[in-house]
Amino acid sequence: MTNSISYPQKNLWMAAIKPPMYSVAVIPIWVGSAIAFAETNTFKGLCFATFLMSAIAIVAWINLSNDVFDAETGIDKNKAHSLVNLTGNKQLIFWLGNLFLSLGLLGIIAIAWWQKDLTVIWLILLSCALGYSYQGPPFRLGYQGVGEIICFFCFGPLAVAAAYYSQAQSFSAACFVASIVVGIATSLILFCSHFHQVTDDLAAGKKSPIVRLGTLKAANLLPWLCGSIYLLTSLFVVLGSFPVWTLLIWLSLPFALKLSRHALQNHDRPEQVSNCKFIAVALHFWSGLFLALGFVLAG
Ligand SMILES: C/C(=C\COP(=O)(O)OP(=O)(O)O)CCC[C@H](C)CCC[C@H](C)CCCC(C)C
Ligand SMILES: O=C(O)C1=CC(=O)c2ccccc2C1=O
Repeated sequence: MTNSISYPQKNLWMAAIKPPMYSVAVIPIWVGSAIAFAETNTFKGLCFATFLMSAIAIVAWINLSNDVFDAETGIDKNKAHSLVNLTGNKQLIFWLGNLFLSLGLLGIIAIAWWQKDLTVIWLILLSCALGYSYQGPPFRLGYQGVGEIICFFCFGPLAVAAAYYSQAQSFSAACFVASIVVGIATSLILFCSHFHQVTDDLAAGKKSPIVRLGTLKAANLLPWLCGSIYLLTSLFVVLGSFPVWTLLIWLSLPFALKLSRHALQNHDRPEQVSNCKFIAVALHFWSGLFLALGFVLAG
């Protein structure tokens, strides 16, 4: 079965569900838990598995509700792979999203219950509230171009600290620095996801960073943003805050180079540049995986 512009229906559903994007839920939990393991020599498997499932459910909520709120502003009217456009049922997607949010929060409540401590709940509630403010009425802060900053705090310092806390029931300076690296890598995905949407975003009044900067300046900024991941990690190795093994993060450099080149060559060609968000997902995944592995190997 195909839609009117002949994309197979199965491909549209996969693009709407976007399985690779769920690595944004996995990496902060993996990094926070790995640093806790390295620093405390303990690993709580049940907390880790519960947090992982909860994070995936919360990211499902943010994506389902994004399609609902974007349907309300009309910004997704040309987006065949919006779940609202695919199902034609906004209410269904809204309530399905709320179901995922409830399941996600239930897992977080269970962790707080086992710890007899509400800290993890507050951190994740703050993350969810900021996530809502990115896209939901009356805030819709993403339309003002501050989505990448919100994304940085939610998936970086807040999520990584919460994951660390769920294991160690304390905070850590090294974990805070690592969360900055994770936050930058996650915001890069959001930044890249806006390259091909300039026309629709402009029409709907959404001033994404790419709309504000223009595609060329934005593409020129990418190597610096990617480079900051490696420079920060190397700097903290030199300062002695990170173990030497975290230099493994350099193994993800080919994805940073591919991303920077691809965006520079195609920044003003929406069809070609649209996949740069998935190169950014690969960069985020491999950089986060190797960063955390560095802590585990040194632990
Ligand atoms: C849905 C998101 C981006 C889509 O943006 P946009 O509308 O521009 O694009 P499309 O409609 O074309 O797809 C992601 C937004 C992320 C948000 C800024 C922050 C969310 C925070 C999470 C709720 C926190 C999760 C924490 C978890 C890992 C423990
Ligand atoms: O659909 C998207 O473009 C994104 C979905 C998503 O969950 C996410 C999370 C964190 C950073 C970026 C993104 C997206 O770009």
